[in-house]
Amino acid sequence: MLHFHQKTDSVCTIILAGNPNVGKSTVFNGLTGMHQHTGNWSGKTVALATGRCKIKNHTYAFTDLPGCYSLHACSTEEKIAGSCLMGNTAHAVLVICDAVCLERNLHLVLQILAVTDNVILCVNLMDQAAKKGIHISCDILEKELHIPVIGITARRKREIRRLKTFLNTCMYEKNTVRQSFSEQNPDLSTPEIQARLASSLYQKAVCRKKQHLPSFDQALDTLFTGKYTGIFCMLLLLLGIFWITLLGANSISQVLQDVLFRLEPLLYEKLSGILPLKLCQLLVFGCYRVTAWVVSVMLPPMAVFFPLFTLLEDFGYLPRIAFNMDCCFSKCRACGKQALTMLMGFGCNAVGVTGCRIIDSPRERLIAILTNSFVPCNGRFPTILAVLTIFFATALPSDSRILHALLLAVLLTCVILFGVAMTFLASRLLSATILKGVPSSFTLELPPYRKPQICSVLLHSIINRTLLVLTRAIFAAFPAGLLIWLTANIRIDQTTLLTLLSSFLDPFARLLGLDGTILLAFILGIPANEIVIPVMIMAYTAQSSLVDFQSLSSLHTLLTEQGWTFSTAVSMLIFSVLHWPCATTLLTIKKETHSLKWTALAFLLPTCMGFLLCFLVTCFFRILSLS
Ligand SMILES: Nc1nc2c(ncn2[C@@H]2O[C@H](COP(=O)(O)OP(=O)(O)OP(=O)(O)O)[C@@H](O)[C@H]2O)c(=O)[nH]1
Ligand SMILES: [Mg+2]
Repeated sequence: MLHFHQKTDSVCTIILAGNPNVGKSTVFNGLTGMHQHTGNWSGKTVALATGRCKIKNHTYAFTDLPGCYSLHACSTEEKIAGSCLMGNTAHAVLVICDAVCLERNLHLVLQILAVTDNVILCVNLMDQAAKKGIHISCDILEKELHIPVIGITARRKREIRRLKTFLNTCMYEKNTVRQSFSEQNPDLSTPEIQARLASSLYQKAVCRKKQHLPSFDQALDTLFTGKYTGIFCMLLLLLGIFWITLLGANSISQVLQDVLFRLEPLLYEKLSGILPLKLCQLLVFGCYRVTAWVVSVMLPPMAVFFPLFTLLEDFGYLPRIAFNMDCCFSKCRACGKQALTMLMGFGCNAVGVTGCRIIDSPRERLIAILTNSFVPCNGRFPTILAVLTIFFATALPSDSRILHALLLAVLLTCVILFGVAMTFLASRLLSATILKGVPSSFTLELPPYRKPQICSVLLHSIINRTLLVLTRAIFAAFPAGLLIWLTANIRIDQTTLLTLLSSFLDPFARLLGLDGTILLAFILGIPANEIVIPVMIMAYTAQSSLVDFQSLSSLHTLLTEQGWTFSTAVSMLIFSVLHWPCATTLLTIKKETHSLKWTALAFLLPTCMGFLLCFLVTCFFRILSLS
């Protein structure tokens, strides 16, 4: 016999467990107000996350676990979940189930019941079940399992409030003394018994009103995962996203530039009255100008791109990309799930590296970790976008804004595809040399398509992704701006430190088609890739006479004034994709691999490939200009 009324501690601890992609993190975010990554594919949560909330004067601490199918599974993130549940010291385990495929989810519920009785069952996605004509009786489940059961739709705020009240009732108010289900079923830990019980429970508690007919989902899957149509749709979607991003970003960028750069002279006028001239110049022409640039040029593309990408993620499209690319990865002797880690890398390479835990084979996981930075992350993405926009925008006729944006989108898609091609090449190289082996088999669940939550996606991507990256960029730009300003003003033998440093790097950089300042900006960008362009601007403006730098076109003037040519822009793009990962990513690689050797390789691999390719491209352009 047991009941939930056993706590003496001041904080009530509850673990959230369940199969992958059943809405655990959505429930966790709803309960705690946190922003754990959610999206429609399995394996997003790879580490434990904790958060607190108060319900009627009681403090609760919730732990969000990675999804797992079984307590004895072998993948890294499932092991984390399994060991947390087996050595469970929490007051209760809230098991989240998917109402659409309850029978499969019940296996895990029964396994958890075999190790602990303090279980609360939350049947989520009731809205999806209702749409499919599935009715679930929580009363029958409660009666049969001897545990509290609630059915919810976690996306709705009022349902989360209902869950909170329900939890509080279970934990503090309802002093129900229950019979233990595991005592009644002593053989509960045997898989056969679990399967039998799950099936009989399902028969009793679930009623399917209508037969599931071949649906719109299947039609979409034929299109999105078809042999030829799959790749075509993938490219079209990528192109479409970039096109909308560029079109949308242009207008927002223009407005922001107008406002922010109009403020610059006003700010200078105000500050010059109170501050020494040099300090005033540092703050206005250094820090403010870079910040204004970061905000007006970097913010708009991110603010459009991330919501679009998140909409696709919420819709359930990402695992279909992994499915389509599986064949290419297996040809490179890598794992198809690497495509998902690359997509995570689009957001942040450090997240992508941690996400590699979804790959079971250690060899393939290492390949995915070492090549993750070949996909441009949040931080590098705007730099590439800026170089393309600045450089190619003036090179291309711009009569029609729509056509112009489309051309840029094609170019951007090519840059991303170049990163993907380099990933294949590096994966193949690694698996033919130091990481030899055959590709392992794996199962990847293709989730049902779900209608994305447009408002919450917009809010989530703007607050969590865009503003986070922007804040990081501004915070990194400020000390870098300071450093650059100092190096531009400290003189050794009449030459500024900046000129000395960039001229030291210059001969080598020229071999790569770059210049000393660009290479210096990339080196200073190790803490955060976002600051490469701002640092470069600061370094150039410190050397240049151009004072009224305001917009992308004046940046284009600045760059050409500094000797940039088409070849420089191409080398810059290659080097933006292929260079050392940022400090955060390197630290994460060290944490994940526990090895300095692999971390060093993760640094050297893209860098050497970048050097080599830039050198080859520069040679090509030089030969072309000679002939
Ligand atoms: N329609 C609907 N969608 C939901 C509901 N709950 C969650 N979702 C969606 O289901 C998807 C998966 O949710 P997550 O919270 O990321 O699932 P998870 O269990 O944490 O997934 P993993 O961490 O990968 O195991 C997301 O796209 C959610 O928006 C719901 O009640 N109704
Ligand atoms: Mg999760």
